[in-house]
Amino acid sequence: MTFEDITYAVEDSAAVITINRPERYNAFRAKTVEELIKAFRLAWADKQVQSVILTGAGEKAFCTGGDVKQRAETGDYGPSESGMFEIGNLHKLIRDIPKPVIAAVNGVAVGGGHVLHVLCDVSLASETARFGQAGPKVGSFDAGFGSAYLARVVGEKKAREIWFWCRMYDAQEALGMGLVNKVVPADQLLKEAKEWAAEVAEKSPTAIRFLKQSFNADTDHQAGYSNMAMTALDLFTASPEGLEGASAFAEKRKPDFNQHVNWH
Ligand SMILES: CC(C)(COP(=O)(O)OP(=O)(O)OC[C@H]1O[C@@H](n2cnc3c(N)ncnc32)[C@H](O)[C@@H]1OP(=O)(O)O)[C@@H](O)C(=O)NCCC(=O)NCCSC(=O)CCC(=O)c1ccccc1C(=O)O
Repeated sequence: MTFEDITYAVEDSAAVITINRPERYNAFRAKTVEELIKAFRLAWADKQVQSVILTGAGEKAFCTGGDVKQRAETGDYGPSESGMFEIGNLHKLIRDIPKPVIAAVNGVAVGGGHVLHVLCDVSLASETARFGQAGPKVGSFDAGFGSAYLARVVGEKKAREIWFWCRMYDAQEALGMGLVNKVVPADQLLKEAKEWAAEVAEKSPTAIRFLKQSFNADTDHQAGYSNMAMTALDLFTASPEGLEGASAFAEKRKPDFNQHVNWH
C-alpha cells in the first residue's frame, strides 16, 4: 500500500506509523486521517505486529491537529477517497486495536494531535516535546474523547485548564501531570519506543488484548459523546465563529469571536 501523508514500516514486532507532513507541522487533513486508518488496520491484521508506534516526521512536531490552513482555504479538511473526514473513527481504532499503541511524541502535540497521543496506551516524550489544546483559539473543539478521556488521564481541574486556557506545557510538566509515561532526550526517542515495543512483545498477546479491552470498557460510553462532538464540530467549523478562528490563524492575527456569538 502506498501512502502520501504518512509512512508505514514494520520493524521486528512493531509497526511504526509516522505522520509525514512536516511543512504543516504534521497537521492532518482528511486524506491523512484516511491513511492513518488504513495503516492501523494493516497493523491490526499483521500477526507479526505486536504493538504500534505512532510518531511524527521531523523534529518540530508530533501532530498539530486539524490542518487549519486547509480549513481556512476550503472550509473543510480537504478530499479523501471515502469523501469523509473520519477523525472519530481513527480515535475509536486507536482504542480498539487489540495491541498496545505507543505514542513517541517528538515535538509539538497540540489540538487534535494532542488528542491522538492522549488516546494512545502509553506516551513517551522527547525533552523538546510540547503539549496543549488550541481549539478555543482557532475555532474548533473535541468535546468527545478529547475532553472526557483527557479528564480521566489528568483529572477534571487540569483538563479544564488545558482546554479553556489553551496553554502549552513542556515535557517535564506533562510527566508531572501523568500525561506521559517517560521523557527521554530527543535523539533517544525512537530507540526508547522500540525498546518498549520489544519488551511488550514478550508478553501474552491474549492477556494484553483482554486487558486493553477491559481498560477501554470503562470509558467506551465516551464514543457516544464523540459521535455527537464530531457532528457538533462539523456545524461549528462552518459557522462564522468557527471560520473566524481558522481565518485568524491563517492570517496570523488575533481572532475576534465575540462579534459572532448570538446565544445567551
Ligand atoms: C503548533 C504551534 C504551537 C507551533 O508554534 P511555532 O513553533 O511558533 O511555529 P509556527 O510558526 O506557528 O508554525 C510553523 C508552521 O506550521 C504551520 N502550522 C502549525 N500548525 C498548523 C496546523 N494545525 N495547520 C496548518 N498549519 C500549521 C504554521 O502555520 C507555520 O507555517 P508557516 O508557513 O511557516 O507560517 C502553532 O503553530 C499552533 O498553535 N498551531 C495551531 C495548532 C492548532 O490550532 N491545531 C488545531 C487545533 S483544533 C483543537 O484544538 C481541537 C480540535 C480537535 O481536537 C479536532 C477534533 C476533531 C477533528 C479535528 C480537530 C482539530 O484538530 O481541528
